Amino acid sequence: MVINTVLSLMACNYPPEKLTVYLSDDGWSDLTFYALLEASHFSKHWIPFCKKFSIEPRSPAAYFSSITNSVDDHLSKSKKFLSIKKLFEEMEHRINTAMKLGRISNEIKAQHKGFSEWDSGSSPRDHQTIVQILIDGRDQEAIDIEGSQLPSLIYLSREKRPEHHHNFKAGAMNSLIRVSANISNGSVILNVDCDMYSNNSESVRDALCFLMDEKEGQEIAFVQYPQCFINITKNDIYASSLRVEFPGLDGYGGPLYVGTGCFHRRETLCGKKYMKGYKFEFIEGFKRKEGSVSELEESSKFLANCVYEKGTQWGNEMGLKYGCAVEDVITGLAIQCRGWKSVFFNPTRQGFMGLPPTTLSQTLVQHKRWAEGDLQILLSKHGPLIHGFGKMKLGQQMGYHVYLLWAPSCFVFLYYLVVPPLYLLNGVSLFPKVSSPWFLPFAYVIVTVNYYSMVEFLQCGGTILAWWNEQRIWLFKRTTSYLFGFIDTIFKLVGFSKSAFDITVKVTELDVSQRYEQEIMEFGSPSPMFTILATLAMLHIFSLIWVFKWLFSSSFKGLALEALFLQVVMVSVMVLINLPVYHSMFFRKDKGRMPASVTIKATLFALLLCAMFYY
Ligand SMILES: O=c1ccn([C@@H]2O[C@H](COP(=O)(O)OP(=O)(O)O[C@H]3O[C@H](CO)[C@@H](O)[C@H](O)[C@H]3O)[C@@H](O)[C@H]2O)c(=O)[nH]1
Ligand SMILES: [Mn+2]
Repeated sequence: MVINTVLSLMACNYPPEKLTVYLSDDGWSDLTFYALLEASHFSKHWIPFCKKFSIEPRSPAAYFSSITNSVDDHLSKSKKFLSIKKLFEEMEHRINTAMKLGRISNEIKAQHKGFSEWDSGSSPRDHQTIVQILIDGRDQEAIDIEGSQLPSLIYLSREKRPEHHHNFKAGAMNSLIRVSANISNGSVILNVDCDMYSNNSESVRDALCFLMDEKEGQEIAFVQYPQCFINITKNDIYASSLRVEFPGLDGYGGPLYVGTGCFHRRETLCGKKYMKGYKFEFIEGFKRKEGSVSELEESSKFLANCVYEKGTQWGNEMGLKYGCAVEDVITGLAIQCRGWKSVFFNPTRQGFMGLPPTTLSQTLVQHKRWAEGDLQILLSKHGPLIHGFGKMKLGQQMGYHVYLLWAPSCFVFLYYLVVPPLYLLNGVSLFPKVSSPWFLPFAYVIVTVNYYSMVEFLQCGGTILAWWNEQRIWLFKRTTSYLFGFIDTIFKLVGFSKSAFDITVKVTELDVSQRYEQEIMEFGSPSPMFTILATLAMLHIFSLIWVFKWLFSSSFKGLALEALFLQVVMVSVMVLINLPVYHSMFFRKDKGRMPASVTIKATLFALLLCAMFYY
């Protein structure tokens, strides 16, 4: 995947002599280095091919798979196409062979001096910095098969030592910022996650249009593209498409920085404050550094060493901020608090595409990290209300809080999910009667909120079923991810545990991905999150069964139903929302069903709750 990220960016429509692509490898893997070396060779064929035929997307894997989907493309029959496809497949094959072998053969090692770097380190958590310039764009001989200049390509694996905290992605980004300043010092930095690729070769130029705009460009710090995903199923069972996101915030000073698909000015990322009359020195800002490849490599190394940041503002006022699970959001917020604006740009041909989480637990874990990070910001002195006071628009501050309040909102939802069904058991009414005028505000809020969210969702191109699925995932996230996110943040605050970056898993097994394609929800492993979901689901079904029993019993009074109407509706809707959970608990036989241990535990918990309440 990462090779496709790199190649799609190298092939973008921008003068290659002004383009430098850096790959940060926090995994310290010679296999990644080898793949990048292969990509550097392949780029000599790939870039001219892309430019000649103006193809999109320029990630080879994405391009070739899009072609097989539409066979009648005349280009696909041409000789050039077949030969480049063959080259790509051969490269893939060589990389896969090396991956299967699990190490780099001596034959390959002889291809590049860089492999010797892996002789001295000991493990991904304990090794020296590696900087390797694979393509030096200044070199007259760094040309593709048509004789055009190639963009520079650089591999970086920053130093890691067990006694130094590496600060996850923020640490990696800060090393990249310094190393790139030493080698190419471009004034605009694009940051793309390793699981994404550039889907639109014009993105660089488009973003520069905003940053260089004579009237308003001066105050813009970054241009954020939305996170778009390939491989989303028709009705998006895990609601990963993030369909309805930032257009609203854009009107209030700009969207959040979400860590990928984002163009930053180098200066603003390094702590520069906005001042009126600021002029962006674009041309002069760009000067390639002097020095031979090995000199540049040597001088870059210490910039990516563990001790470099000691006693500096890096991780604080400089670069991405440390200590927050959403380093991107807190960094973007700090930039906006320094007076800068940002821009949300969502062209028809999407800018960047990535992989969404494809199982329920991946989704829930990812959201736990986000909710946790957002709560950390809320509780910190960098929060938009206090720190952003007077620097941000009220609408923007409120926009941030939609995210920052994710974690604490879990309690509201837990309350509404636990208390009404329990009270239903002994017939206690919690909401106004249908005939009472106080019923109207409730009905109004319920109807408009859902109607509005559905219309907005459909306008953004979703299906009704996808909207329904999204409601379910919201419910799941609120009762599990946000709850755990809240608890973890509070524990960290009082010093019980340390922060971690739970990386979103990208490799899945075949049967798991088949179930994903068929939109069957994946449970599979026993997790406390699933126990909560299943317990709530059981609670609702018990409550509903109780209602039925009571409806058909002799003591039934129509009047009581009027008083309990809203509760009955709520419980029924929850049972409908939870259908996939019941299905996974009682009807499925595949490996992705709810583990029996969870089913038993949940049923017992739910029964216990009901019993406690009923007696
Ligand atoms: O120690 C680390 C951990 C992560 N990463 C990189 O960080 C990126 C994002 O990680 P991923 O596992 O893909 O997380 P996601 O949940 O998909 O990330 C989303 O959420 C993050 C904040 O939580 C943002 O930083 C990301 O840009 C955004 O895509 C990847 O390129 C990783 O290689 C590192 O370089 N070093
Ligand atoms: Mn990701």
